[in-house]
Amino acid sequence: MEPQTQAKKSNVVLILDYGSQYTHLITRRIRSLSIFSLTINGTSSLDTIKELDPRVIILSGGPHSVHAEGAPCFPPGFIEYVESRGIHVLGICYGLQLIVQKLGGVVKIGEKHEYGRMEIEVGKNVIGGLFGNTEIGDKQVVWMSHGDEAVKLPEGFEVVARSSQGAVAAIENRERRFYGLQYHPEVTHSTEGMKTLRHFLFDVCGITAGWKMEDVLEEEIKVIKGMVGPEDHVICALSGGVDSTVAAKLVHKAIGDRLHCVFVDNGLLRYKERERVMDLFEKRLHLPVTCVDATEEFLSKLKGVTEPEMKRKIIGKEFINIFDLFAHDVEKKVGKKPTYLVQGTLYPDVIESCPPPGSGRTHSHTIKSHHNVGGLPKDMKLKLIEPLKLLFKDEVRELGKILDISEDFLKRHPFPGPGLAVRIPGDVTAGNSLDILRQVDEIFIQSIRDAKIYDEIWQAFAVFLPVKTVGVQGDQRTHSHAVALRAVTSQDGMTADWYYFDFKFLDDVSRKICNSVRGVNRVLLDITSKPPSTIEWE
Ligand SMILES: Nc1ncnc2c1ncn2[C@@H]1O[C@H](COP(=O)(O)OP(=O)(O)OP(=O)(O)O)[C@@H](O)[C@H]1O
Ligand SMILES: O=c1[nH]c(=O)c2[nH+]cn([C@@H]3O[C@H](COP(=O)(O)O)[C@@H](O)[C@H]3O)c2[nH]1
Ligand SMILES: NC(=O)CC[C@H](N)C(=O)O
Ligand SMILES: [Mg+2]
Repeated sequence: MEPQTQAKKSNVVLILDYGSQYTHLITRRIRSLSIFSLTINGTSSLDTIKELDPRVIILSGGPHSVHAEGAPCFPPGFIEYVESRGIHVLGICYGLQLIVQKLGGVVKIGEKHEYGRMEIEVGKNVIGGLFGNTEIGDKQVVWMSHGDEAVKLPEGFEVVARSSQGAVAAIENRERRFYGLQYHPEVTHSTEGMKTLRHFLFDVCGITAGWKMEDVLEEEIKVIKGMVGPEDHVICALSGGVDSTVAAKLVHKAIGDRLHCVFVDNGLLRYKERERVMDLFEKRLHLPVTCVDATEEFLSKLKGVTEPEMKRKIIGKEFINIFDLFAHDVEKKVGKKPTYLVQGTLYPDVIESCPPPGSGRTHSHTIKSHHNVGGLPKDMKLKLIEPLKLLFKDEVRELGKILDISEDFLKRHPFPGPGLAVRIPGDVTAGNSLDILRQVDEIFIQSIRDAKIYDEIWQAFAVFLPVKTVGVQGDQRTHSHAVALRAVTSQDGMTADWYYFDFKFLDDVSRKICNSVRGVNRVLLDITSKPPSTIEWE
């Protein structure tokens, strides 16, 4: 991963990822302390680590066993490097086991495995140690998830906490600046976890807080100004979603009207979405946007296509065609070919696209081909500007606030590029399915807003089912469509649970839909989590 200037500032906490399901959480917890933290693959080269110039390095947990062949490890020369630079190293779970093994101790399969809630007792409370702060309780409830155990510590290390089963829970070698926690301080179930991390980073490592979104903004603007020449033009595909809007607003601040945004109406948008989005961009966000009506292009190519992946590929390709044409239009207008393309890529996208070896972590990209502007044709020769590449969604929302984007916009649920096409199984152009779905979706979302639960839900939408069932409406037999409602809670869309509506709400919505949308006589609720389902239906 290309280090950005933010990371070059001193006080960087670098996390080496060995595949723990909690690695993101460590990063987020540390950032919540206003400390800049970033994660890279645990087997990255020493040069990559040196380039980032970290003050502290955290080795994450992971599914492997350090004593098994091929277990991932930090690069050769790592120990010498951290010791020569006085860098503090904290190993968490697998990370602790790595430290123990690589410095001459022994890690074996434990007699008893420890999974879940566990009590530990802090034995030694010295100044400069992991627990050397009176605010941290001696008896703690922590979250464990391990089967291996450190049975012999390297020379100079001592045990500073043990589990109620007697296993090693925390170790340190203050002189050499190596520390280890066998449990996960980053999960909320570990009652003193956050206090321990805070104490470790501020008191033990001497880091100073000061990483603020205002600084990120200022720096990104500086970087973009430095990258884009004074005569260069830049294009940005704007979806009306949070990520591309924040990215566009930021780049616009840096280069003004040399930024050319395009919003594509692909005929797969929601009810009045085009009008709403354009109105928002022009009147409230003051962003120069060109709206391209490509309804005909998209829908004609989708006609008769029922296979989900095929639909996605057609849509992805058509987007690219439109962006390509737009770049040519800009060239005609300003007399210069645009050199850069702005994308709203977020940090989880970056981490997920380069998972550590053997982590078993998969990305939904392998399940469906998400539409992505990254697949632009090579001959466009556009270079990328990805100002949000190191941020999580909640941080992007914070940045959006600083950029004067209204909060209700920033809380918008995500909406996928392929739009309603992935919410109509089968041929999207058959009958008036798009029209029916728009009406149902609008009623559902409006009801959610009226019930003031929009912000509790990560994403909500309706699905049109290409199935007709028999109903009775106004004493008449109907043979109409069924629709499904889907609402989920999630952190990042990688996993999700269905949202528990109350029955009264569901009853009202179902009635409203059947009473006002012609062609629908049955409403279903999707009660599957992800996995086993995905959020979208296709
Ligand atoms: N209708 C559209 N017109 C132009 N670009 C689009 C359109 N739909 C999607 N895109 C492009 O595809 C990218 C990926 O879409 P994605 O939905 O992941 O992000 P977003 O729309 O910016 O934010 P959010 O996740 O909040 O919806 C967008 O950032 C944008 O560049
Ligand atoms: O821009 C996008 N282009 C796509 O092709 C795409 N497919 C799914 N999504 C969104 O990603 C999240 C996870 O969706 P799934 O569980 O259906 O994979 C959910 O938020 C989906 O809405 C997409 N976003
Ligand atoms: N959560 C972890 O890091 C586990 C480490 C190692 N795989 C164990 O079972 O002990
Ligand atoms: Mg979107």
